[in-house]
Amino acid sequence: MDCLGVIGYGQMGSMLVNGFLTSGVLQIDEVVVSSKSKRSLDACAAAWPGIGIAATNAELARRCRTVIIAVRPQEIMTVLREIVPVMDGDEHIVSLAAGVGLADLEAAFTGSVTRVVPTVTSAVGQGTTLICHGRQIGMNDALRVEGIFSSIGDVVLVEEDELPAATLLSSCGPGLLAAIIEELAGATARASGLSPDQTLVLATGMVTATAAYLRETGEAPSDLIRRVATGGGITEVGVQELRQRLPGVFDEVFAAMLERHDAMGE
Ligand SMILES: NC(=O)c1ccc[n+]([C@@H]2O[C@H](COP(=O)([O-])OP(=O)(O)OC[C@H]3O[C@@H](n4cnc5c(N)ncnc54)[C@H](O)[C@@H]3O)[C@@H](O)[C@H]2O)c1
Ligand code: PRO
Repeated sequence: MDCLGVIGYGQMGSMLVNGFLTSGVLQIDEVVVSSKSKRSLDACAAAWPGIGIAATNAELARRCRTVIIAVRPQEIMTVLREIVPVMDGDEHIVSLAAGVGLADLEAAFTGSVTRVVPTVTSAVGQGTTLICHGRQIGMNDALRVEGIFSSIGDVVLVEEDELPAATLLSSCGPGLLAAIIEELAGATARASGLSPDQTLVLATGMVTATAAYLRETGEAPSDLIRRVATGGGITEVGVQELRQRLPGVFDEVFAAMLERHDAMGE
């Protein structure tokens, strides 16, 4: 059987296993997991009775044709040194490691390699997984991985030089937006008698509704702003302030994050 292995059962590894099995794109006997953390493996076995648990990464690599490596970027070369010697070379390695380039992955494994950048929001079937295939990829491997990730959200194929900034938006973005939601909720609580819990509900509902509105109507953000900001009214004051300050803030935020992104692969 063409099993799929997941090495590392942290935030991403567990989210992917849950998503693939819940969506039904993979059956329980098609998935094998290994992890350094015994506690997370026990949690996996308890959550998914019948799932394959490998005692070592090398054992997982022997059992699987598609291997997703979901460890931190600093750990991926160690994992590759463990698994590549036991592989035939016709397997497909899928790396989640942000900032670790195809050149380094293909230097370690000469077969099919793909970089995939998932997003935590796929836990609720929303958001975009970015996919960038390596030079040796065959059509079947490419389609299989794209199909598997399509089961947990949207998939967009990107070139490797597009990956860093696209990662910041689609994969780091939920963290950035959550920080903005916290600030909106906090400012509302400070300016009103509402509790932080109440304002968080209001802020989250407003952000969800705004994203749904833009998606469903196809309007540009500037069109929506025109609808909300009644001439001489309240919104235009806030939008003006934000338009003055935010471009600089976001350019600085992106510059700092891109610097860290590029350093991850070193
Ligand atoms: N968290 C995200 O939103 C996100 C999004 C896109 C990509 N990624 C990438 O996914 C990868 C995993 O991120 P995460 O947030 O799940 O990290 P995490 O720390 O939550 O999980 C890492 C897991 O790897 C295990 N591990 C560590 N060394 C190992 C080894 N040698 N062999 C087997 N297992 C080992 C750990 O025990 C842990 O379970 C990273 O490379 C990250 O860049 C994360
Ligand atoms: N989460 C990972 C990080 O913050 C990679 C993209 C999103 O490093």
